[in-house]
Amino acid sequence: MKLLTAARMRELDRQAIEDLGIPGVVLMENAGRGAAERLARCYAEFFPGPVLILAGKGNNGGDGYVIARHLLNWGWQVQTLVLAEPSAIVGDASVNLDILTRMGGQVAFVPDEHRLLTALDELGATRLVVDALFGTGLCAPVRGHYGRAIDWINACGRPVVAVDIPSGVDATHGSLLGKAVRADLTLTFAAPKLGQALYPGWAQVGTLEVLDIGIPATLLAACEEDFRLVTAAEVGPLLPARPATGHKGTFGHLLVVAGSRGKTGAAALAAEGGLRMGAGLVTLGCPLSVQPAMAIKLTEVMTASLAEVDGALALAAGEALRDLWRDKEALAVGPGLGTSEETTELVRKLVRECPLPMVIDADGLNALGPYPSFLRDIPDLQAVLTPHPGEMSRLTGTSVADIEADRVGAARRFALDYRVTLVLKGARTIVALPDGRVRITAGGNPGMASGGMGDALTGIIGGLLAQGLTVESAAVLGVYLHALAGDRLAVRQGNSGLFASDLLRELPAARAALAAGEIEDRLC
Ligand SMILES: NC(=O)C1=CN([C@@H]2O[C@H](COP(=O)(O)OP(=O)(O)OC[C@H]3O[C@@H](n4cnc5c(N)ncnc54)[C@H](O)[C@@H]3O)[C@@H](O)[C@H]2O)[C@H](O)CC1
Ligand SMILES: [K+]
Repeated sequence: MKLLTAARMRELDRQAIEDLGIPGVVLMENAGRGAAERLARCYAEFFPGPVLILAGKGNNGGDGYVIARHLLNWGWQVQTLVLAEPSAIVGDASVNLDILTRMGGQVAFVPDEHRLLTALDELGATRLVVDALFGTGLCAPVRGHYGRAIDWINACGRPVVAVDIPSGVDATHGSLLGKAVRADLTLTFAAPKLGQALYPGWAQVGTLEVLDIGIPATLLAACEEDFRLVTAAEVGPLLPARPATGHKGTFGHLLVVAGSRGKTGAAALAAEGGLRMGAGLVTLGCPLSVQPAMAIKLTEVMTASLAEVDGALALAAGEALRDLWRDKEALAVGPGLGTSEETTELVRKLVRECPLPMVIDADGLNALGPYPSFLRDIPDLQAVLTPHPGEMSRLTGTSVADIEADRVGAARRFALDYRVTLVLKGARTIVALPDGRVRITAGGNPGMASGGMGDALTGIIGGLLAQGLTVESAAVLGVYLHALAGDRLAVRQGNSGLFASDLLRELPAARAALAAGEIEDRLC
């Protein structure tokens, strides 16, 4: 599902109005009428209200006046508070404010804190609150009486419906500008906004519904699909086929290079993740001294012992790795490898020379070092990098705080710069593609913020690569299934104390549910 930035939404509005000649006031009428109909249906049990509409001075407020008019016309009791001077209301918003006033709508202007609080104190019982303060035009942290209005909305104890976007949420970055409304229902126009799919914005949205306001589908289809929310309908078809005649060889052989003394669990999870994701075979290449333990721990996974120095892979393991990758379809490298000098050099050599599609994670990423410009010089490199914010910070020399402040931007810049697919793990996981496109998965839960979950994801992506998926499909589908399995687990066990091995046990059922078309997407 396409996600629009504020700028992209404004451009769409402009094209509809200026290029196609659809008057802005018609778009506003469609928006307000659609929102009023949806709201009246969702909250029918509150009829006839009263409903309180808080309107800002822009076109988001304009939608609020249209909503008020239609509710009034259907017999609802509506009170509208305008948080600006009458003279500040212009354009399409002014047209609709004027109609509402002429219709006898109850409108009060509360352009400062005193008049706002007085009006709120004098309110009778309100059944439902509509937030029409700010939409995509919010451009600075909310302060003053607007901030007080948001405090009141969040404390009123009544259902809150946000028009287009909860006021205070940045429509593009999902950041909270000062204060932000926590909505029960957000009625957004034309398409979901990028900021509604990103944390913390998505936590303010409540249930998200998209309303058609008459912007031609051709315009929407033509606008760059830089950002998309991954849906079951989109990733289901990416699942690799499971022909009845299939045999182990049909489903690919994944080579996992992982583990070191004291760090065997990560290697085991990555290796098992490949098999749980449906790879036909998985071989784990690990240091000589940990291979016996891994062989005992792992039943279905084959193990190969490699040269080591002090319990971590040595440069001398390079030759054996060359032999190992010959009859494999994909490589997963990094979990639990350690960061010794020889291991680091070996990983860089492996990434340069191995022709297989690969997923690089954990210490494999640390081995690439900051600003891994050598990646650009590797012909036909097909690589997925899966850093968490700390590893991303080491790769880019950017602080974790700066990365977290603009996760999409950080991931997208890296993918474009180094021409790789980048999976920036966290809430929410961002998949950035080498051409700048971004895919966001709505799933996942705090129970997945635990040791081993990242190693499992590495195995899942590696398992999909081994089954012949492209790097882009393996990353997008792998992240989606990883989150889906984690969410299914959390439904049964709560979102704390979940084990990565439990998530892997849930994976085949999650995959089967996706394949059977049983997954309902949540937008936020
Ligand atoms: N044709 C259209 O554009 C349609 C728009 N729709 C609705 O309109 C809003 C976008 O409207 P816009 O006037 O651009 O901005 P907002 O109403 O979101 O409000 C911003 C308003 O307030 C000022 N402002 C910005 N930040 C602050 C701040 N921190 N404190 C105080 N004031 C601030 C800014 O100058 C603007 O004047 C869109 O979301 C839709 O809801 C229609 O729905 C469809 C047609
Ligand atoms: K709003």
